Amino acid sequence: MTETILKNGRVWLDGHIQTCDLLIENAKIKAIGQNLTSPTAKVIDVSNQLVAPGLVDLHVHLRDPGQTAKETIKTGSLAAAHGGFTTIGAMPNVTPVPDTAEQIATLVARNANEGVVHIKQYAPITKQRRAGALTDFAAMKTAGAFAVSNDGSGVQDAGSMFQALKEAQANDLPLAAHVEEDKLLFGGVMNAGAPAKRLGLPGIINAAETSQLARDLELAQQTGAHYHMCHVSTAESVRLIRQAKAAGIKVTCEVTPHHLLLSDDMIKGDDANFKMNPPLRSEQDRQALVAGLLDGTINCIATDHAPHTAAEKQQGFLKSPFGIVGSETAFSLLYTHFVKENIFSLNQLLNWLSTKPAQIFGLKNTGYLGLGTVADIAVFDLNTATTIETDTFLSKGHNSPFIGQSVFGTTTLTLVAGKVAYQKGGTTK
Ligand SMILES: NC(=O)N[C@@H](CC(=O)O)C(=O)O
Ligand SMILES: [Zn+2]
Repeated sequence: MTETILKNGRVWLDGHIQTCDLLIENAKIKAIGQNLTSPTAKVIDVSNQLVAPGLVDLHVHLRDPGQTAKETIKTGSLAAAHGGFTTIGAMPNVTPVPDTAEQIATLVARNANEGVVHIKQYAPITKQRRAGALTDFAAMKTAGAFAVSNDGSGVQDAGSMFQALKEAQANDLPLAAHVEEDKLLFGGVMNAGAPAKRLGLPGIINAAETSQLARDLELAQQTGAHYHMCHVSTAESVRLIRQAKAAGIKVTCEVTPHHLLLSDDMIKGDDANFKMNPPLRSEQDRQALVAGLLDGTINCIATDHAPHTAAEKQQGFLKSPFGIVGSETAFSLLYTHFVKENIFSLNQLLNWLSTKPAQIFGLKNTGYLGLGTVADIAVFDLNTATTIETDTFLSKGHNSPFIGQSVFGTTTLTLVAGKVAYQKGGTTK
């Protein structure tokens, strides 16, 4: 039996912060209270630190198999633990595309063996993630997939999306949609607007996202499926989802930290660490995303952690791949820029990063702290400023526009089922 006592933390319980101890026995929270003792427990002093449920990230790219120079199941999950995440959803845009039940079963087993956090696996919607035949959703679910997604590309034809939503509904699987109309891209590499003109770069219009979203919402209504929109980026998408929710359509969505924090006017030069899909939009869009979270239209925050190698990202906006890393900086950036600035409450932020994502995807026993729950726990230091530096990253990807920023809220300890998955200054397994 292993026992741990987290002593004197500021523990987020039922939406309130209270100073108390947690006693963890084996994988579970055994007691919550003052002055807990046990002769055999390892005691970790977390005085003045925030003790939160392990965060839940519905959108990460682990690149494994196929692109392990960018990331592996091991390094991606270590990065998640470093960010305080204890459950992550792994996207299936890996090579080969795991579009058979056997491949999903293999990945699910590898995730469990090689990951240091809980990894939920997405199955692709279509074979090879291309237009055409659907994967076998029932078999994917039996093999352990928790949802389906073609993330990285939109489903280009309405017929496939309609069939996919019918299958998702029949198999009780959420469908997570990367919403992007290829025919409206026109070779764009950043948001269409004045900054793109200034930089002489081709732009991506908001309608590349919203036209497909409007189609999908109608199909979601027809089928009754749970449609989850990945990385909402535009004001119009927020409006469409708000209207769809009001009409009773079963739609949920996520927003990334970078779309909440940055806009295209912050792109000052040809730096591909600002290149991601969807692109950073206008300041007006950014504000609509913040408002959408605050009024409940947007359900949760997900990082879209998308590691690439330095060599790939050194090629400038035109040639570099889309995507930035996010696991290791999400909480501290959002805490620093939104909670400390009194735009979000700490309670709201923790909800959007833990309870809400677990709830909308029906993930059991995660996303909150309570007696008897699995000891998935993240501890954050809210009082000390630190600088975001790549030499602290456990991800192989260093492609972040936030390097050098000073933040509060770095992770000091992450427990997954009671075991240390990350400890600041300590060794990681
Ligand atoms: N977000 C990105 O810019 N890139 C992601 C794909 C995706 O999430 O759409 C990737 O896999 O690199
Ligand atoms: Zn995507």
